[in-house]
Amino acid sequence: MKEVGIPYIDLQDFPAQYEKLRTACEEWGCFRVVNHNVPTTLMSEMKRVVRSLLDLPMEVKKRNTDVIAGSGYMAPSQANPLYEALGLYDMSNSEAVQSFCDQLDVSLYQREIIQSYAQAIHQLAVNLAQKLARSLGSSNDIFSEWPCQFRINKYNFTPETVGSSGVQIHTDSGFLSILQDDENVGGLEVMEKSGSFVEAEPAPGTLFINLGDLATVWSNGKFCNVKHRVLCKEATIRISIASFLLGPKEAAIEAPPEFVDPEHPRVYVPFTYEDYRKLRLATKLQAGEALALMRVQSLT
Ligand SMILES: O=C(O)CCC(=O)C(=O)O
Ligand SMILES: [Fe+2]
Repeated sequence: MKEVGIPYIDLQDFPAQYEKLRTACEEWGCFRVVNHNVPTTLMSEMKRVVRSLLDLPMEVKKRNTDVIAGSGYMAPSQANPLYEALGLYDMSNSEAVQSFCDQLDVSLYQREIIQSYAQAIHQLAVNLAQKLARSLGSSNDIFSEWPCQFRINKYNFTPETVGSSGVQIHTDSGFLSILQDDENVGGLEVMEKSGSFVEAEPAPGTLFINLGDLATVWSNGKFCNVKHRVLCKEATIRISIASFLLGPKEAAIEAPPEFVDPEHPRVYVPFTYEDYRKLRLATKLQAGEALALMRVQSLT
């Protein structure tokens, strides 16, 4: 029977699922993973920790300052009045995780949970990136040094806000994102190839994976950088935990040679993630449109 809706990938079922993984990345740009090795208890404890961090007094949350633009505390704003976030760049670096914990005066127990979660999720991100490469027949193994941004999101949904936007339509700018979405409160929607939105319904115990703009560049245009948004569906607080494997720290991102041949000429010019992030900010093109400016022919 053909599966309908967002695909599920069983991480214990490889190499059998490589083809399903590749199709999910090409057709959807997102999927849910099961058997991902992040313990359910760690996920639920992390959720509790995150909720309490987001409940800290404003003056404490403000100590969580930016390392790169937008990586630290984001207070509710006129543009996004329902949305608030804390974050850190980069969760693959244990000192950066420690300094995030110091900023927010977390307890010893909370620190342990955050550290374990950061390690488990970063490992999963690298494992997933390697599987994406294998699914395209590449043994590319460049992902473990890539920085991984971490962000915890709180949506203050109320009866008055039902039907309004929590986060506007966007693509993620990096390579791949791992989202522990709220296991009870829905609202995340992804755009299908047809252009219509499909709800990514909560599925407790799973993690939601979506590909960003850099996955499209690296795969030479094969993988879909899925557009998504969050809508307020219910009058209750929604919490999500997002981890973004961004891209090479200093080197340019480009499709490896095995993806480029006369039938598949290079689609994008090589560029650094930092330059691309700045371009997205400067142009306010948040839904992947900035990639069009990086196409090979747009420069010739
Ligand atoms: O909160 C969510 O479910 C999605 C958040 C998101 O898309 C993001 O942080 O980039
Ligand atoms: Fe996103």
